[in-house]
Order: sequence, then C-alpha cells, then structure tokens
Amino acid sequence: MTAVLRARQLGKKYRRGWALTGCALDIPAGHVTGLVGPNGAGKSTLLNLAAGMLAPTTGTIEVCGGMPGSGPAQLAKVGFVAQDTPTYAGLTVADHLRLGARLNPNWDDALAHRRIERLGLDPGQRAGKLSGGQRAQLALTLGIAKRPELLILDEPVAALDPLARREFLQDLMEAVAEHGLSVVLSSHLVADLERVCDHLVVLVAAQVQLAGEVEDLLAAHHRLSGPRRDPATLPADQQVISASHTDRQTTLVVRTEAPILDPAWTVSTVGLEDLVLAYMSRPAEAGPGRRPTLEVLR
Ligand SMILES: Nc1ncnc2c1ncn2[C@@H]1O[C@H](COP(=O)(O)OP(=O)(O)OP(=O)(O)O)[C@@H](O)[C@H]1O
Repeated sequence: MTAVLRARQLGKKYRRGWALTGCALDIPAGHVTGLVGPNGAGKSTLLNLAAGMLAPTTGTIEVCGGMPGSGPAQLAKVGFVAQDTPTYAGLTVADHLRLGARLNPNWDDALAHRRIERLGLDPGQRAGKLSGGQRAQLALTLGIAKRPELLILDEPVAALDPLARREFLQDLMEAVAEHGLSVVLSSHLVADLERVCDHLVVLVAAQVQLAGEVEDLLAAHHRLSGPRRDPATLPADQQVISASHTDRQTTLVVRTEAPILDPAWTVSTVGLEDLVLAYMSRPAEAGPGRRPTLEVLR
C-alpha cells in the first residue's frame, strides 16, 4: 500500500493538555478516507498537523512522502480546506480564482470557472457578502482546482444544503476516479461518509480507536444478542466494543476475525453508523487493543 499520510507516535499538546497522543496511521493513496469522532476528539488537530499548520509535540507525520508544509513543492501537493472555510472577505470570487491561479502550479482554471458557474456564484461578489454555504463552496472550489495529490477537508459539507452536499461529494469522487486524488475528510455526517469513503479512521479522546478499509471493518464487527450475560465471559478473541443489557437480554458489538459459534447468540451485521457509535461511546481509558465494556443499563 502506498501511504499518502503516515504518522508514528504522533502527539500534539496544547497548553491545557494533549489533543492527540500516540497516533499511528497509514492512510492509503487514491482513496477517500473519512475521519470521525466526537467533538474535541482531536480531528482538526490531526488534519492541521497533516496540512503543516501545526507542528507535532511528539512523533512524526509524513504526507505525500514529505514533511507537511516543508517547502513550495510540498505545499503544491497538499490542499487544505480548514473548518472555518477561510476566504478573503474583501476579495471577490473572481479575485480568489486569480489568486489561486497565481499561487498554485497545477491550478485547473477551467475546472474552477466551471464549478463557480454551476454553483451560480457571481464572480463579482465579495466573499464577505456570500452566505456561509456559498463561502464553503468557494473554498472547496479552490481546494479542488489546486489539483493537489492529497486534499484535506475539515468538515467540508457542514454548511452545505443536502443537495449541494451530495453534488460536492459526487465531485470529489469524480476527482478521485479521474485524477487519482487522495482525500481525507472529517465529518459528523456518517451517512455522507458511508456514501463516499472506502477507508475510515475513528478518533476518540485524542487516540485512534479504529482505522482501516470500511469493508474489512464492517466484516470484522458483529452484533450479538442473546440471554443476559457478562461480556467478560466471552472468548478472548472476541473484543467487546460496546455492551447494553436489559434484565434478560444482552446486546454486544464485538470485533473478531473468527466465526462466532456460540449458539446462544443471534448474530447480525453492523452498519457504519452503529460501528462508529459503538467506538464513540466507548470509555476513554478503553483504548485500542484492550478489552473494554460499555455497560448501558436500559
Ligand atoms: N488552538 C488550540 N489551543 C488550545 N487547545 C486547543 C486548540 N485547538 C484545539 N484545542 C483543544 O484540543 C482538543 C481537540 O480539539 P480539536 O479541534 O482537534 O477536536 P475536533 O475533533 O476537531 O472537534 P470538533 O468535532 O468539535 O471540531 C480539544 O480539547 C480542544 O479544546
């Protein structure tokens, strides 16, 4: 696998504490990778480290084979649209495209103009007078037209209406298919991620809890329901991610590569949203690789 992003022991500490710790990641090139996790989990911190906007406190991060933000050639390879979709309030839409053309060696001017026209944005309008969603569309257009190898998007669709969201994600998938673009995007909208991402990273409490190809992750997790039982009594190769109980029944989300043979369980598949929720509701100290249980008494 060619990694477009590789992190080892990556950590970032702000004054009030660690926003990211012990992060080891290999994100494959040519795919769309979704980054999910609760508020404050460290997603923006990770993306800002990848874009070279922040420097690591510990460990290393490499994107497109180089150190983030380390020079003009490296900067040209990586596009970054930050969470607040920054634009210059006093500049017009057309000014932004001119600036994009001047600053980016691989700039695709035809694509930028086509997109702006399709979105119905007035080239003469100042960015400060655009709606939040229109401003996000302008920032995303700049990111795509830059024609980077890796496009990093921090909650790119949060401000877009549902139709605009769908069309934008469609544009992204086309760019991946046509130009071999790699995308890493964070979002709270798991249904959107399900549509576009083939890889997933779940970040909770400053740590990577789960990472891999969506198909493999879904195949390795199962929902078990059956008579009430202490999750600690499960075989050691069945890692309990979440557990909920009624008086008589237990429902678990379990990770295992082996088949589940115990006839007491009714086994069903887990959808992406349930998988993400199971990891998000896991206690922080559970960490990857340990055998935690979230006991929810209904
Ligand atoms: N510039 C900063 N200075 C100090 N602390 C920060 C800074 N940026 C983020 N943090 C803290 O680091 C932690 C992780 O924040 P981060 O913005 O990376 O989370 P996030 O997963 O992107 O959250 P959200 O989903 O709400 O956008 C939080 O506890 C936050 O308060």
